[in-house]
Amino acid sequence: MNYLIGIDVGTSATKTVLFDEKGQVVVSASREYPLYQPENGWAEQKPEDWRDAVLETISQVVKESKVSKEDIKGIGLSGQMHGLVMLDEKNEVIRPSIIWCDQRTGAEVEDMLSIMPRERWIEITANPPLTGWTAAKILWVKKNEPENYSRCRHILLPKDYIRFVLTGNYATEVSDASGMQLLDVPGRCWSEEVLEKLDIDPALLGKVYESCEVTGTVLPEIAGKTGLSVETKVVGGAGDNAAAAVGTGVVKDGTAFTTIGTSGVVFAHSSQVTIDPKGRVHTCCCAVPGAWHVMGVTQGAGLSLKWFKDQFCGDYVKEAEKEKIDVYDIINKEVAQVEAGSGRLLYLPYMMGERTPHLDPDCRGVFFGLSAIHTRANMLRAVMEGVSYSLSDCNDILKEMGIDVEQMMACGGGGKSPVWRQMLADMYECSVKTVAQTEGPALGVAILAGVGCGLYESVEAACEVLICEDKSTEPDAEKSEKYKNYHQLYKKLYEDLKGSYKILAGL
Ligand SMILES: Nc1ncnc2c1ncn2[C@@H]1O[C@H](COP(=O)(O)OP(=O)(O)O)[C@@H](O)[C@H]1O
Ligand SMILES: O=C(CO)[C@@H](O)[C@H](O)COP(=O)(O)O
Repeated sequence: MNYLIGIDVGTSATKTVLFDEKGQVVVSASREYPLYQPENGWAEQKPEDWRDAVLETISQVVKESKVSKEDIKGIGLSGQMHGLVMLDEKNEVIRPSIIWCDQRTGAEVEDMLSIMPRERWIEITANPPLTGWTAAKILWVKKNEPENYSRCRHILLPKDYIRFVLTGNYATEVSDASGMQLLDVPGRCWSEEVLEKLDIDPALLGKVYESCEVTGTVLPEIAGKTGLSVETKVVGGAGDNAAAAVGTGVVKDGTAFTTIGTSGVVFAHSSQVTIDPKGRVHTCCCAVPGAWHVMGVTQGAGLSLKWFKDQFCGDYVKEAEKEKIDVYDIINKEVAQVEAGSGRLLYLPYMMGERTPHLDPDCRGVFFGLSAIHTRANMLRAVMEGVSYSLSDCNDILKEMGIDVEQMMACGGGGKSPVWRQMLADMYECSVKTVAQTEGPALGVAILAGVGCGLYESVEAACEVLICEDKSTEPDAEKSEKYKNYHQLYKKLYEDLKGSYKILAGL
């Protein structure tokens, strides 16, 4: 039997899974690490934490599986998108990575728009300049930390730093590179025009591969540390959302998924380059060669629920530890007791600003309508509903763009919650399904590795055989009607507060 490893460098943790060639999980392991917020709206992580988590979890799965190292044919890498990793001439990490949800680059986005018109940015990179994307972060370091920038010899995305650790190669692949704002997205290659306009030396960037292509093999010292073979191939892999698409079988037109991880994403496959002229959703290359995807992003999805749990649910955390159960199971049970609408309580999930639909780095979270009658359970439900209104905004834009979604899957940590899936089904007014294989991005990139190593004929053919539907959640017409009224008010609240957010940011 042949085996494959999928590694997902998420925001909350790295998950490493060893699969057999039939897509069955043999062993999985994960390691959490901190998120640092040095200032309001900033977000950083240490690439060294990702590296340690990856090496430890690989060693664990190889050891526990007792599989012969020669049978582990390939590794696929997935990871949080947009993060900036800078290495010096000795390949040391220069500064902590400024990650996807960091909002410090408002001024740099303005600079980018003054260098080149918004329309041209969209023509080349398929997206307008965005605060969370890598190009604006590079400009921020250049302007604010010139010494760090002058020492920089290599610029990598989070999972591509892991590729460097494993193989010694500086490389990326089209899906993740799309989120750097330096790629010609229709052409699937670096844009010379953009690099020249931003004065970024192309030598800083790695080679761009397609997601299934082999980018190297495991270095002898890493093989020694982890128990892998030096013959094991590392393929391009994908950004976490493009990887989750493969892992949920979203690889053809008409298919889409909603993921609730730290961020929330509504993602639809597209065989054409389809662009929102207003730039509210992103268009990127997908992991399937010759195809793209469109995705709307909620910055603070699972992040909002985790924040609330960490700040206000210490007793649930203790209870879960004592009973050896998942704290989110307690939360889901509480939330299921509260009626739709949370008893006239709304939550705006803008803890880290918002991308879709507002593209506003300055907005922040709000509970609206708090009354002395409300309990913590009302607030928890309001958090989940607020995130779902935001995801619904993403879904509405895809519809407005004429993207026909026949099948909506759910995945990510929050996708495991029946009550959260019900909210999505009610608001989207369509069935929301899960797949039996719950590893999402890790399975997606293991499949890409299998294609790259010649075990599967194509991504689509592998998904056909390996991925099967599991549960289906149907919309409840009464709740759908109720949510429509709440959603209208939810949208109005942002409009009413827009000006006040700017004042808050200036205080
Ligand atoms: N059983 C659950 N029910 C509801 N939400 C959950 C559950 N498990 C995890 N979550 C949410 O999902 C988030 C983690 O999702 P995950 O996909 O693992 O994140 P990431 O890829 O960003 O590391 C948590 O922060 C939490 O908000
Ligand atoms: O910024 C985006 C997509 O544009 C995020 O989806 C990141 O890729 C982080 O993902 P998670 O940690 O939430 O999985």
